[in-house]
Amino acid sequence: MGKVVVMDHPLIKHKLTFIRDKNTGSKEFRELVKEVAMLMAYEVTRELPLEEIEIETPVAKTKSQIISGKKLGIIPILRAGLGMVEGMLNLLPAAKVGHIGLYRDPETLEPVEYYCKLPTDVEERELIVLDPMLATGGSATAAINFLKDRGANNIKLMCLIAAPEGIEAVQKAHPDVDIYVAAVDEKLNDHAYIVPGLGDAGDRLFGTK
Ligand SMILES: O=P(O)(O)OC[C@H]1O[C@H](OP(=O)(O)OP(=O)(O)O)[C@H](O)[C@@H]1O
Ligand SMILES: O=c1cc[nH]c(=O)[nH]1
Ligand SMILES: [Mg+2]
Repeated sequence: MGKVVVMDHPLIKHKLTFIRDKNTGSKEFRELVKEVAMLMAYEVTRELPLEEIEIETPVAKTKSQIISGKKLGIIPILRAGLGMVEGMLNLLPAAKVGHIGLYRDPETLEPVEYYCKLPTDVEERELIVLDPMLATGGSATAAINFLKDRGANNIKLMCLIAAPEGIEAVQKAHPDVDIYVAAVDEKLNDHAYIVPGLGDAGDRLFGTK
C-alpha cells in the first residue's frame, strides 16, 4: 500500500488557513496555492536519488552530491492543478509538464476527460500528479489510469486537501502510488465537496462560478 504523507510544517498550516478562508480573493488565493506547492515540493522530492560528482571550490577539490539524472514530470489535473505548477517548477525547473483535462460531472460525480497531453517519454519519468482537491478520488484515479495506460509506472499524487474517502479510493485503485497532502479533512458533504475544505478550487483560482 502506498504511503500517505501529511505535511506538518507550520508554514504550510499557516498558509492553508488563508487558502481556506472564504474572504481570501483570487489573487491572494493563487499566490498562496503556489507557495504551498513549492513548500510541498521539498517533501515530495525527499527520496530522489543522489550521485556524487567531483567539483572544485575556490579553495579545494571536493566530492559533492547532485540529483542523479532522474527525469521528472509534473502532471496537473486541469483546471485547478494548474495553480500548483509554478510553485513546483520554481524548485524543479527541468521537469516536463503534462496536462490532463478532467472535470467532475456535478450530477454523476464521475470524471469527464477533455484533454490529455503528456511528455512522450512518460514511461521513463518519475511523475507527480497535481490537484489541490482529492474529494471522492474519482478524478485522481482516472488521471493515474491515463498515465499507467501510457506506460508510466512511477507516480506520486500531491494534493492540498484530501477527504478520507478520496485517499481510500486512490489507495484501493493504485496501491503503488504515494499520496502527499497538506491536510486530511473530516468528510464529504452531500455534493461531494470536502468539509471544511476550501470550496471549489478551480473557481477560486480563476474567479469563475
Ligand atoms: O476527487 P473528485 O471527487 O474527483 O473531485 C476532485 C476534483 O474536482 C475538482 O475539479 P473540478 O471538477 O471542479 O474541475 P476544475 O478543476 O476545472 O474546476 C478538483 O480540482 C479535482 O480535480
Ligand atoms: O471540495 C471540493 C471537491 C471537489 N472539487 C473542489 O474543488 N472542491
Ligand atoms: Mg472546479
